[in-house]
Order: sequence, then structure tokens, then C-alpha cells
Amino acid sequence: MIEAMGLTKKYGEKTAVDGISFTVRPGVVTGFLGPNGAGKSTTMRMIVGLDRPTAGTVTVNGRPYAQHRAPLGEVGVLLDAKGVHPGRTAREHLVAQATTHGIRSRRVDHVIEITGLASVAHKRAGTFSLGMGQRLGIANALLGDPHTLILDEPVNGLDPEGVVWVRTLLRALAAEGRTVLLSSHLMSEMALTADQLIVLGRGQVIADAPLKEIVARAQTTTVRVRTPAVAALTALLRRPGTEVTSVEADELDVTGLSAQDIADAAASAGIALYGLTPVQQSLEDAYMQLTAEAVEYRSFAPLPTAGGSR
Ligand SMILES: Nc1ncnc2c1ncn2[C@@H]1O[C@H](COP(=O)(O)OP(=O)(O)OP(=O)(O)O)[C@@H](O)[C@H]1O
Repeated sequence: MIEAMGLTKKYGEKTAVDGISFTVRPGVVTGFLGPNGAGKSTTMRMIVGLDRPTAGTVTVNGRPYAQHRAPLGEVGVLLDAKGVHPGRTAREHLVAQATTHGIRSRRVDHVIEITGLASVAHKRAGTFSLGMGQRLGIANALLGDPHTLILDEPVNGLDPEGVVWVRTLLRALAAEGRTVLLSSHLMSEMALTADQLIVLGRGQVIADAPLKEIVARAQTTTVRVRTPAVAALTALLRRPGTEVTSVEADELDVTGLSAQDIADAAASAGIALYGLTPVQQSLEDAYMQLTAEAVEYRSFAPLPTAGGSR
């Protein structure tokens, strides 16, 4: 369990994290989302004592990280996959970590095996691809068999097989009752991995709820309707509070009326309907709505077009 209370970090004039409070519970995967610069990495660094809060507190299983006697057994962390000595082999790096923390070398071989690094365990980390570096970072995080895992962008650079592997691993670790905090900008992946979401914007918590609830809250009642009488149905349904837009020659999107309302209106006007499907919103849609006001770094330049100047 990770508990933050009034957690604040200022860098000079810049408030990176602005008095946030949240709880990351065991047994579920908690996704940590937010636009660039929202304060996710700073928060994760404060959780593991790499940054000191300007105000507030954060504990892992009831204590500040630094006060745990065996921190690697308590919290496994992947914050910067490049933070490995490039001249050391993957195995040497893991053995060095293990030796410092009293972890047996059998565990090193086990994490090398489960992260798929066996064939490159004796290669220098400096020659690793981005994805292999991520795997080594994850192996490092798993070394102490920790109760809590904090992973900043773990699927960054992984191939599709690696992405599925991380998803399966994190879900299995949470199912064992561990606490898993995961940041990623990949909404489609987050939608498949996380149960709970904490969304930051400009250093503040803008949502903290089950993923399903966040997606459901963003649902607008848009229904896709298929009919041979597009013009007649459009004229029938267009009224204050209702929006009707054309999708295909025989398809309309109707917002502001339920599927039943549309079916009843069409039936009473003798208009045939061939399809009536509520449009599902994705986590990406919900996220974009939530963070619309909190995006600091946005491009306003027009997209280049063919034949444009170079
Ligand atoms: N060491 C530092 N000195 C000064 N400002 C910093 C420092 N570290 C972070 N910041 C600023 O604090 C804010 C939050 O940064 P942080 O890296 O925590 O955001 P993030 O949500 O992890 O972003 P991203 O998605 O881009 O990784 C940013 O405006 C950043 O520029």
C-alpha cells in the first residue's frame, strides 16, 4: 500500500506536485496517468526517496521508503531503465544489486529467466536495445520479490510480445496481492492492464477511480443508427438538445437520445431501422476529456501537408 498525504514538490518557482493525496491499494494494478510534466515521475521519485517532498508525506506499507530495513524486498522500482553501468553485463549488474541487498544469486538467475534475458545475460548493458534495457530494468525491480512495484513507462520500447508479457506479469503480481503502480502514455495498453487509475494534471489529482468508472463517466449517449431513410430520420430527430451527424450514406450518429427513444420515434413515423448501436468510448477518449484543461505542452502548428515547404 502506498499512501500520499498533501504531497508537494517545488523546484524553485515551479510547483511540480501540488499537495496531492492518494492511496495505491494492494491486489490491483493502479495506472498513473497524466500529460507530460503533470508530476508523475516526480511523485514516483518521492515515493522511493529519490526526491524529498517540499511538504506532505508518502509511505510504503506504513513507512517512508528509506526506513524499510530491506527496501528491495519491499518495493521494486523501474524509473530509468538507462540507469545501468554500460560496461557491466546484465548478470553482473543484477548480481551487484543482489549482493548489496543480501539476495541470493539463485534469484538473479530466476529474474533473468522470467524477463527473457537468458540469451543476453552475459552481454554488456551498454549494447542493449531500448527493449532489452527495459527488460533488465524490470528484472532489477523484481529482484527482491517485492510486495510493491513502481514502474515508470515499463513497456516503452518493448516489442508486442514484450508488451503482452509485461501486462500478464503485472496482472499476475497484483492477483497475488501485491501493490502495482504503473505509469504509461499508451492508453490502449493501460485499458488492458489497470483496474484503478490516478490521473494527474498540473501537479494535482484530477481523477482517482476504477478505470471502468472513468470510462463510463465520460460516456456521452451517442447511438449509431443504420436506416435506408437517412434524410427523413434526420428531420424527425433534429430538435433542441439532440445532435444528428451523418457517418455513411445509410448511417447516422445521434447524441442526446437513447436507443429506445430513437426506435420509438422511428416506429411511430414508419421509418425502418437496420441497426441501433450505442457508441462505446475508449479510455483514450475519457482521458482526453479529463485532461483537456491540464495539457501544458500542446502543438498548435498546422500538420504538414503534401507539397508543403520543407
Ligand atoms: N529536477 C527538476 N528541476 C526543475 N524542474 C523539474 C525537475 N524535475 C521535474 N521538473 C518539472 O516538474 C514538472 C513535473 O515533471 P515530471 O517529470 O514529474 O512530469 P511527468 O508527469 O513525469 O511528465 P512526463 O510524462 O513527461 O514524464 C515539469 O514541469 C518538470 O519540468
